[in-house]
Amino acid sequence: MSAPVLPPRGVSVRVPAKVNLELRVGPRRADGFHSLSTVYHAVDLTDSVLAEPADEWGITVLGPYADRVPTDESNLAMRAARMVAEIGGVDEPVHLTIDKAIPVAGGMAGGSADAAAALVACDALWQTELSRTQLDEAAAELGSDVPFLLTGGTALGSGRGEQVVPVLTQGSFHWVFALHHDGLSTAAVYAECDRLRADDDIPEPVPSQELMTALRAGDVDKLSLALMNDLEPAACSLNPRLQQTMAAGLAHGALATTVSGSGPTVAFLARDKAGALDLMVALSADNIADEVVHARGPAAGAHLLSDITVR
Ligand SMILES: C[C@](O)(CO)[C@H](O)COP(=O)(O)OP(=O)(O)OC[C@H]1O[C@@H](n2ccc(N)nc2=O)[C@H](O)[C@@H]1O
Ligand SMILES: Nc1ncnc2c1ncn2[C@@H]1O[C@H](COP(=O)(O)OP(=O)(O)OP(=O)(O)O)[C@@H](O)[C@H]1O
Repeated sequence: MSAPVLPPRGVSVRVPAKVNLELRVGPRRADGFHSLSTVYHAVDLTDSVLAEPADEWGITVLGPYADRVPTDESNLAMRAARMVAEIGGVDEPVHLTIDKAIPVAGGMAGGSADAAAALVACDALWQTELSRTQLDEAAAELGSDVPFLLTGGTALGSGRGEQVVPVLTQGSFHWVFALHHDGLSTAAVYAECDRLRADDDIPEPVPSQELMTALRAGDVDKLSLALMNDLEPAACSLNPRLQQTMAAGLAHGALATTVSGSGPTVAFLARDKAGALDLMVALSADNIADEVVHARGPAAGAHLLSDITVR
């Protein structure tokens, strides 16, 4: 007689941060969101989320940014877990432990990443076997960036960012991220973008062929010419420090720079790993940002690390 298959005792999922290689912001829609054409790129700056059965629902956050992350029902990972329980008809509490390395309110989709990881972890823990469509729909309800964090890699986002299609890329790219700990609210940055463009006629956004060509060829020089972000003026207007950081990185040899999503993290593209490490050292010595990290992309979307099946 074969041994019964036990449900896992705990499930750990790793999830990447993102940078938008291109972020074209269209008009504000009737529902308050903006139509977007964006190219998401996942990088190997990661959080992990461990889901374990527990007597009551709870959440613990570990890591240097823990004190800036809510540990109540407003945590996006907790909301994701509740959603899986509801869709899957599960009535078993879970305790989530988030090991956080992605900056908080940094424009790198940290909360969205944790939500994507919690969807995958709880689905595996409870063996709810949600379909890809169910996971994508739940992700889109949690936030515009969440579906991409399930997919990872490099992908084109449309709609309000929740419709995601993978993009063909070659090779990998080295990035340096300059973090600023005084975070920016995503909604406030979009509102500032509207204010700055109040007199402009804003067309529906479409992706640029130059970026697609650069990614298909794995050509870092072409990529450096194609980075763009319509939210950059708004993020810089709300935090003028960002302009100084961007200028410093370029002076130290970065191939190109862009604000990451809604900021205030600034991304620098380096030619290779050695270039990235040199840039990291130079920017750290300048003391211009609160923290400087190196990461490589593309990275995999939310994926299982382990099932702890031992009881
Ligand atoms: C800046 C980006 O990170 C770029 O990928 C995203 O557009 C933001 O995605 P997110 O953090 O998942 O955002 P959501 O939680 O869906 O929305 C937060 C707020 O951002 C604004 N928002 C977001 C997405 C979008 N397409 N248009 C918007 O205007 C809205 O004010 C919204 O209330
Ligand atoms: N798991 C979570 N991790 C981080 N922040 C969370 C989480 N859940 C809820 N939050 C709240 O969401 C706010 C935004 O945090 P987050 O790190 O997701 O911002 P962001 O990276 O700028 O988002 P995006 O790039 O998607 O616009 C935080 O200030 C925090 O209060």
